[in-house]
Amino acid sequence: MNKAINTAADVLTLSPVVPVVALDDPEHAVPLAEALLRGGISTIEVTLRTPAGLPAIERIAAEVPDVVVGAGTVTEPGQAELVAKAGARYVVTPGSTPKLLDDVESAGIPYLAGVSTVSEAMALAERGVTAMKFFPAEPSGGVPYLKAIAGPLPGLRFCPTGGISVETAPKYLALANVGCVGGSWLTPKKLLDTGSWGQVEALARQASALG
Ligand SMILES: O=C[C@H](O)COP(=O)(O)O
Ligand SMILES: CC(=O)C(=O)O
Repeated sequence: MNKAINTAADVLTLSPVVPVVALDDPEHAVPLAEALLRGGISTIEVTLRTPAGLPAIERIAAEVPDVVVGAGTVTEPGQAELVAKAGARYVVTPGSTPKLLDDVESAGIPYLAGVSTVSEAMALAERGVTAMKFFPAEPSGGVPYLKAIAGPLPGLRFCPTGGISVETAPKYLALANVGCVGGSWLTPKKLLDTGSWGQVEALARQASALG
């Protein structure tokens, strides 16, 4: 535990693949985090899309300290402070409105803000943030888009997420301006619902080998 995660750029170094999960049951949080860790993945983005998200973050932070837990789908003022208190080490937002970013910054933990245009990326850079989420990656132009913006935005790095699979992840990870990718393919609902932690571990092992 206790990797220093001080900036968005640090978040991009945690794992080649960041598992993104919407949990239905907070009881799944600890066995899931442990399975990912056994498979070589030491971070997880638990989204606030379900009521189980916040208690799941709390449990992982308390019981699986070797996994750096982030909170995803932070979209409203107040949520960043709440997840930071629950033990989240970073925040992920699907988009980046100035009001939301001001609020997230006041929580004092790093964040990966979602961008899908050059202007949004430049607005984050103006705040001094040089690492960000590219969301939704595939519908927004995917690998060709990221390649095209590397020239004009050489200082920026991305965590593309949305529509990425184990087959397409290597194409993203090969880009100089990509630090990691996010995806839900490591944590299929069926495996979570059936407690198939060995299979989650195998998916994590396959994903961690991409790095
Ligand atoms: O909303 C998208 C999630 O962040 C992950 O996307 P995915 O299910 O396409 O991997
Ligand atoms: C897009 C994403 O990962 C989020 O909901 O924060």
